[in-house]
Amino acid sequence: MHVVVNAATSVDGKLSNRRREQVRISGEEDFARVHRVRAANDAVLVGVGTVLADDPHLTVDDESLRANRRADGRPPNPARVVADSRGRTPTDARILDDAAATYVLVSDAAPERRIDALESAGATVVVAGDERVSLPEAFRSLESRGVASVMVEGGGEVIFSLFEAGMVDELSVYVGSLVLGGRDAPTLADGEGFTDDGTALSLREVERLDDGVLLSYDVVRE
Ligand SMILES: NC(=O)C1=CN([C@@H]2O[C@H](COP(=O)(O)OP(=O)(O)OC[C@H]3O[C@@H](n4cnc5c(N)ncnc54)[C@H](O)[C@@H]3O)[C@@H](O)[C@H]2O)C=CC1
Ligand SMILES: Nc1nc(O)c(N)c(N[C@@H]2O[C@H](COP(=O)(O)O)[C@@H](O)[C@H]2O)n1
Repeated sequence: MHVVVNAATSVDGKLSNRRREQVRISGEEDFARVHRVRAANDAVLVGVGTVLADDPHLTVDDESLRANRRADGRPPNPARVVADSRGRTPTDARILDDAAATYVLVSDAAPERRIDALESAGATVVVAGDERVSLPEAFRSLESRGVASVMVEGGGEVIFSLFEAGMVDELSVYVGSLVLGGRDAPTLADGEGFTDDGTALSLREVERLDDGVLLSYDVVRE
C-alpha cells in the first residue's frame, strides 16, 4: 500500500484548537491541491476522532477531477476509510452517504451491535486487531479489495500510529500563518511519541501557497 499523509498545521504544529474544533488552516489554493491529492488516490483515511470532531465528507469537490477518474475507469470519488476501533462512527455521519464506498476499520473490541448498525448504514466493516485497529492487517485487507494507495488526512493519533508502524511513504504539511497554541491541542503526530530519534524525512519541495507554505517530504527508508 502506498501511504501519503497530508495535513495542515499552524506554525506551532497544531492540527486544530484546544477544543479540537475544526479550524480552516488551508486557503483556497491548498484546498484545491488537497482535492487533487484525494483524486489521485484509491482511498482517503481519517481516524474516528476526526469523524467525531469534523464530520468530514472526504470526497472530491471538483467535477473535472471526478470526470478524469471516471474516464480512467475508477469511481468518481476515492473510497473513504475510518480507523475506528470500537465502531463509534455515528450512523448519520457524512462519510456514510452514498457518494463513495466507505470502509470502517474496527478491532475485536467493537460491539456486534455497532458493526451491524454500521453495515446497515452502508459501510463495509473490516475487523483487524484486538483492542485497537491493527493498521498493517487492515491495510492488507484493503489491498485485497483493490485499494493500492491511501491518502491519510489525520488526525494526530492515526498519523503517529502509521509513522510508528513504518507505513508512511510521503508526508505533505501545509503550514498556515497562524498560531493556535494549547498543550492539549492535537498536533501532526500525537500518540505515545518516539523515544528514539523518530522518523527521518527527506525534504522534496517547498512551495508558497495562499499565505502559507507547503512542505513535501519522502520518508527515509533505512
Ligand atoms: N488540520 C488538519 O489537516 C486536520 C485536523 N484534524 C483535527 O484533528 C483532531 C482529531 O485528531 P485526533 O483526536 O488525533 O483523532 P484521530 O482522527 O487520529 O482518531 C484517533 C482515534 O482513531 C482510533 N484508532 C483506531 N485505530 C487506531 C490506531 N491504530 N492508531 C490510532 N488511532 C486509532 C482510536 O479510536 C483513536 O482514538 C480534530 O480536532 C480534527 O479537527 C484532523 C484531520 C486533519
Ligand atoms: N488540508 C486541510 N486543511 C485544513 O485547514 C483542514 N482543516 C483540513 N481538515 C481535514 O479535511 C477534512 C474535511 O474534509 P471535507 O471538506 O469535509 O471533505 C477534515 O475532516 C480534516 O481531515 N485539511
